[in-house]
This record gives sequence, C-alpha cells and structure tokens, in this order.
Amino acid sequence: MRDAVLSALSTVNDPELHRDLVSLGMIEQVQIEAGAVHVKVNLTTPACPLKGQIESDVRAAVLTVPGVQTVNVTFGATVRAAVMALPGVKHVVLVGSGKGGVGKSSVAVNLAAALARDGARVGLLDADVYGPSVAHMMGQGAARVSANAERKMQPIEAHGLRFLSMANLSPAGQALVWRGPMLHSAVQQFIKDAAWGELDYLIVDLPPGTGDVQLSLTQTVQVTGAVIVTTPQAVALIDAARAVDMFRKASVPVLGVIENMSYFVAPDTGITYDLFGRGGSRQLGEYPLLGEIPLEVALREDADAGTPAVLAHPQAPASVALAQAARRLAGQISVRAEHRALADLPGQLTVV
Ligand SMILES: Nc1ncnc2c1ncn2[C@@H]1O[C@H](COP(=O)(O)OP(=O)(O)OP(=O)(O)O)[C@@H](O)[C@H]1O
Repeated sequence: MRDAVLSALSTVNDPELHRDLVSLGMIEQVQIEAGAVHVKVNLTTPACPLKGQIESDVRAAVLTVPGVQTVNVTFGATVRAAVMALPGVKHVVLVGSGKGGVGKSSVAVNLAAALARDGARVGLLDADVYGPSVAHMMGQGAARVSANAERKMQPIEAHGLRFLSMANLSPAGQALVWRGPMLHSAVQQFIKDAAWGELDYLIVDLPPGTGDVQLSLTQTVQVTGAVIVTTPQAVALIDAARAVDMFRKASVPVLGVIENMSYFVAPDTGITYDLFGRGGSRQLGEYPLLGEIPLEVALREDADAGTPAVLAHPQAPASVALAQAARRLAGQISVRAEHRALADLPGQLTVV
C-alpha cells in the first residue's frame, strides 16, 4: 500500500511551486497501520499561506488509494534557500518605500512578528538610520546593545524575534549626527558584525527613499528580494515607482507591494472610506499585491505601546491583513528559492 500512497501523493502539486510534493522532497513521513494513513508534510515555510489547501489535497489523494480508511496529515517546515544570504541567515528581505511616513516601519515590524509567530526564526534590522523607530515599536527603546564574547553585537530579543536598531546604540533621545560613510559602515556592521545566529528571515527596515544606505545594502549581502510599502495616492506612488526602479537597477527582485492606509472603516457606522484612493498600488506594475492594510487606530496605539499589533490585537482587521501579507511574502520567498535552485542546479532543490 505504501507505494500506492506515494504514487497518489505524487499527483499532489504544491499550489505555489507547481511541482509535486514527492519530487519536491516535501513528504517527510508516511506511516500506515491497517487502513489508517499518517502523512507528515515538510512545508517550505512555517508561514505557508496554502497549508489548508495542501492538507485537503493530500487527504483527497490518499483517500483514493484502495483500502485507505482514514488520513491524518501533520506538518513540519524547513525554509529553503538556494544560497545563504549570510552565514546562518537564509533570506534577507528589504522593506522599502519611496517616501517617509507611509508606515514602512510599522509594516516591517508586523511582518517580522507575524512570521515569528508562525514559527519562523526571524531577525529585524532597523536600517532606517535617520529615523530609527523599530526599537520603540518593539517596546525596547531603553535597551542597549551589548557585545558577546566574540565582540559581536548581540541583537536584542523581544516578541519572539531578534532585532538591532541604531536607537539602541546612542543615549536615549539623542540624535546621531553621522556622515554618510559612517552610516554606511554602521549598517554594514549591523549586518556582518552582529551575532544574528540561525535565521530563516532577516527583515530589514530601510530608510525611506532611494539613497546610499539602500544601495550599499543591496551590495553587501545576497538579498532575496524587496517589499515596497506605499499608500495609494498618486504622490506616494510616484516615489514608490522610483524605489521599484532602484531595486530593478540593483537586480533585487521586488517580491510584492503592500498598500498601507488603503482604506478606513468607521468604527461607529461600519462604512468604508477609501481615503487615499484604494488599489492605486496596482499601477506599480505586475508585482504581487501582498496586502491592503486599513488605517486603524489600534495599529498606531500598539506601535506606541511597544507591541506589534499582530500580537497585541491579532483579530483587528489591520493585523489580519498584515499576517496574511507575511504569509504571502513567505510564499513568494519559497517560489524565488525554488526558481533560483532550479536555475543553479537543474532538477534539484537545495535544502540548507
Ligand atoms: N495602517 C495604519 N493605521 C494607523 N496608523 C498607522 C498605520 N500605518 C502606520 N501608522 C502610523 O503612522 C505613523 C508613521 O508610521 P511609520 O513610522 O511606520 O512610517 P514610516 O514609513 O516607517 O516612516 P519613516 O519612513 O518616516 O520612518 C506611525 O505613528 C504609525 O503608528
């Protein structure tokens, strides 16, 4: 019966990778006892957006095998990467925006927290050196970065992830008056001289715009891709298009767009207002729209209170949209990793 079960499983495709689970090496275990079959599927990310579909497809396929009465599906996950971005770090993902104030840091913090909540090992680097806000949003504005025994910067741990921010290097409340090259080398150090440990995803909150820090980062590490955060109105989109162009020129794939402050639902009437013209980000090109995040008081309040909204108010509509965006992003990263692996090693997917 085992062969029949495996052959049934080889008809089930991963919905995003468009290859079957057996040849993708995703079937970790098959146990058969009388008519009861247990299948363990090893997903390419714990934040898999299509877990439910894979489960029902596996169940339906195995139930076609004569003699099978029940099917139990469980999941594990190993994030795959064709190459390591840094020693121990599988994927570096840049979060950028064309202009300031569109909610880039809020999105970066919540994407990181959502991926960590789903079970991924996540780091968050605040490379927004001119206006570092990640530490405050993580409730760690007063924490100070220490060095470990190897004299490497030790990321601060909070809310299930590790992060580093310039705000935790300087005395609280004081501005860092550094010149461009110093900022450049500070960001390089954050990446290379920090004890990030083993990470599936290192999310980088870039400064707004298309300046030196952004470019130097794309030249420092193997970046898996970038996420563009924008608001839907024309003035923001023009700048976002510039950010897209910068990544294109630096050969950094754009993994998707997140439209923030997309709409507002009045809490008293329930009426939806498209304050800035919802859906405008589709004009940026054929990039996956990872999410439309509503304007919501709770998101701002949670940021000010130092807990990412996806953790503090997981049921709030903005949190639901952000958690979904994080899963779609993880899905896009898996697709990239597979394409890259196939390009490098035809027919094989490297698991690191
Ligand atoms: N969807 C939203 N609903 C309500 N408030 C939001 C939303 N997104 C962001 N904000 C609030 O807007 C302000 C700016 O957000 P944030 O600091 O994340 O923007 P940014 O693009 O990173 O800015 P900068 O680039 O200038 O650092 C913050 O007070 C944040 O809490």
